[in-house]
Amino acid sequence: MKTIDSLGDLRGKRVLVRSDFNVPLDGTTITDDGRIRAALPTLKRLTNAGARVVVLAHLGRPKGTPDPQYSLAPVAARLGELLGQDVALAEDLVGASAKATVDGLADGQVALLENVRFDARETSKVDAERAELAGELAQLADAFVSDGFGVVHRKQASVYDVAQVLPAAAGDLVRSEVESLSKATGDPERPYAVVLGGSKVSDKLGVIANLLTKADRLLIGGGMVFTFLAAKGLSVGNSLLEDDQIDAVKGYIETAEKNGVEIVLPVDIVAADSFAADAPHQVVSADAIPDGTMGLDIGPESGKLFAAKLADAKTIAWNGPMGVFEFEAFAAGTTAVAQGIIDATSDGAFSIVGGGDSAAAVRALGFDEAGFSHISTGGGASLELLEGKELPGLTVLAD
Ligand SMILES: Nc1ncnc2c1ncn2[C@@H]1O[C@H](COP(=O)(O)OP(=O)(O)O)[C@@H](O)[C@H]1O
Ligand SMILES: O=C(OP(=O)(O)O)[C@H](O)COP(=O)(O)O
Repeated sequence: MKTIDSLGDLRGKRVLVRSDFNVPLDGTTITDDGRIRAALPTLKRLTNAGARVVVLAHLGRPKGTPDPQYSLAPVAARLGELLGQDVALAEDLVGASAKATVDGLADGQVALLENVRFDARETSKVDAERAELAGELAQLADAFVSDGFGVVHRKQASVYDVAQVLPAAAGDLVRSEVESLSKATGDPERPYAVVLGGSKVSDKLGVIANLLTKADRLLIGGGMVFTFLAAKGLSVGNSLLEDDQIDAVKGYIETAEKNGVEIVLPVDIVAADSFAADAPHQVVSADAIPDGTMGLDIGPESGKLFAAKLADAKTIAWNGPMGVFEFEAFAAGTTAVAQGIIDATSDGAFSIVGGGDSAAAVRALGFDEAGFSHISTGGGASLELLEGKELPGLTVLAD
């Protein structure tokens, strides 16, 4: 991959940096700033080199139009604190405010443009629309640094297209993530266990097909579970369910049997009356989720089962919390899996935790990050890399 050094002397140059600042928020309070901290080495390196740094980022999944609840204002404030300098936030992405903000930068200063996903062209499937936005972004800068590892699996204007119209390079975070994850991409030591959970179900079900040719065990938790249970003909109440993926999941279950890959599903579920921290809840058998309830965590027997299935693993990849860990009542499954992975790691396994929320969960639940071999800032991105896919945001940076 092209390096920042290849961009030459950056003093006085405007450098556009794509970061992943998709941090968890409670209202406007950032509950975990890990992704902002992870961006600092590249940003400091650029400011120390005298560049005028213009940062691009997304927050959440707004619908291609400005939406105040997804404003990057809290991120600009936190980034400013961490960098020890004010970070101006432009009110738009490529409009008058963005231009004025960039023009106002002195050497070594940093500004942030408003959420890239407020512009529908960012995530457009039409190449020409993304290219048009990339062209407008390119007018704001002299060079581009891709450092949002969590989005390198996205073929989006600020990740992929802009790298084709400006001199481009990989930032330090992207380089170090790729290096750390490469230890599990080639020939992982076996048994190789992959734990999948979280709520981006349709996104992440897609990786399973390839993992069925690589992993020995797939442990399924979080919001993923219910599409598997439904594929087995069980009822899941009001739990998160991707109806249109049920047939695909039936196919995965068949392929797993053929390939000798063990799919481990929870045997019990914490079923709640509603999605709330104080919702009444009960532990039920996974085949008896009552109508009108929703599964918000794997149950205690499942936590023990998952830990046992991790105990002898030599390579472990985990993405996606086992339950709604943000609510104390539904955090036990995630705690059990995190502890299981830490124990396996201390017995010699190589372990990777990936994803904004999974990494946040590890910290929020009080685990020592040093207990894992690598904590990645990217969930979907790390899974797709481990799956062996070519990621558009990386291929476009090829030397
Ligand atoms: N059973 C469930 N039902 C609904 N949401 C869930 C469930 N289990 C986990 N989640 C949610 O999944 C979210 C994280 O999912 P995801 O974005 O896929 O993970 P990551 O950011 O680590 O890649 C968390 O906010 C968590 O509350
Ligand atoms: O949070 C992210 O990914 P992750 O949940 O897979 O870790 C990234 O910011 C990518 O966001 P996206 O999945 O909305 O493209």
